Amino acid sequence: MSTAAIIVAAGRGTRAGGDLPKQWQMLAGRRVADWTLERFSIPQIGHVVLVLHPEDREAWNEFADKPLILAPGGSDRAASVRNGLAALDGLGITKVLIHDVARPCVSRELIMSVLNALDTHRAAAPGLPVTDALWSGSEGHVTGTRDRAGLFAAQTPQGFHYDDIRTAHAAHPDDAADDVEVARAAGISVAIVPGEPDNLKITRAGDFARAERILRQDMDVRLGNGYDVHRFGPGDHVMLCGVRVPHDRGLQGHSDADVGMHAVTDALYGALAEGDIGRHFPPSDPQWKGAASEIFLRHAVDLAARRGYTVSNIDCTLVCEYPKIGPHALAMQQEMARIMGIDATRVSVKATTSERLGFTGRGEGIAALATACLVRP
Ligand SMILES: Nc1ccn([C@@H]2O[C@H](COP(=O)(O)OP(=O)(O)OP(=O)(O)O)[C@@H](O)[C@H]2O)c(=O)n1
Ligand SMILES: C[C@](O)(CO)[C@H](O)COP(=O)(O)O
Repeated sequence: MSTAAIIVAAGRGTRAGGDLPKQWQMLAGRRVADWTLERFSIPQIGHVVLVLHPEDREAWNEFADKPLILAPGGSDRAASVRNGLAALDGLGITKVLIHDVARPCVSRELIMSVLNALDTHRAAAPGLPVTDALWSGSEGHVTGTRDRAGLFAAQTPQGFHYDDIRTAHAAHPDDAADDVEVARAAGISVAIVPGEPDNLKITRAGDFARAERILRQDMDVRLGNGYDVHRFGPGDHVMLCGVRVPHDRGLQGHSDADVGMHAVTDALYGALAEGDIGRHFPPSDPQWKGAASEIFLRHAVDLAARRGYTVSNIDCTLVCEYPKIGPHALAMQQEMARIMGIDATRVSVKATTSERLGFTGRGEGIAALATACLVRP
């Protein structure tokens, strides 16, 4: 993928105050930087460069094993951008978006609008027309009024063709208000796309409360359900919710036939509107023959995490006459909680018989139903 984003996060946030630079402070349950990075986690962007201050050692360690390119910050914003651009050399990047980590409320729509504008323009950036009257002032008094016609408040992400902005920054060693200034100094015309009032830059302490309000409006809760059936065949145990349960028959299936874990996994995919296990792990693919169902469950949880969702809770019901589930239910809850990386109190496993009715009542197989709740804070 030849499109990249550079998130500049090497500032010290002196105007915002606090014990940590603003990008590492909490905002609506996560750090500012986590929100910003999540916004750029979209299939249209193949590489994300995170520019970090050399002294932010914890961040360097934390992000080292994430799918990010890390680059060291410079003494001013422009120097940090130059280092971010250099980190993309040789990767065949054609388009690049440059964004302040301090703008965590940027919408995916705005990101796409800047990106799409690059199909027809050499450069594009969001701007908000100035609506307030503009004064000049001195010593606490208004000294004049300025014409606001044709003035815009500049936002990020600012988008460029990679070679253009790499060359422009190389020729502009000084600091700049933004990358648009650098591009224009190199003779590149920059199209204005409509900015968003909510895309504020956290600059002073009071900005956190406004950003928090915006992000909380964006909170999302999703439910999904899953249902699965496997038939009995020869064997001496069944795998249920990750636990090996001794039984005089086994369950048949392409993978380990863990009917409970399959229902839970499908409930997670359902909450994400991402189809079912068969879409992600086709039964026609021999590599999944006999596979441990843990692989499927972990994939669904990772997919949710990439979209900013965490698993709030899971409820799974197994339907069978035998084996008896009660003695194993706690182990099943604990095992699925381990795989999903959540507390066991958020996982429920229970069972019912079907009063000897139907295929489960006749002992021909086991059915499982599950509900999953995902939350994006
Ligand atoms: N040497 C620098 C300076 C700034 N930035 C980044 O540029 C963006 C916009 O800068 P600003 O809001 O001014 O952030 P800070 O420099 O951190 O704030 P302050 O000026 O209050 O210290 C921020 O995402 C900031 O992390 C950077 O990567 N490297
Ligand atoms: C690039 C920018 O976000 C455009 O509004 C802004 O100029 C960077 O922040 P700073 O406060 O001017 O350093």
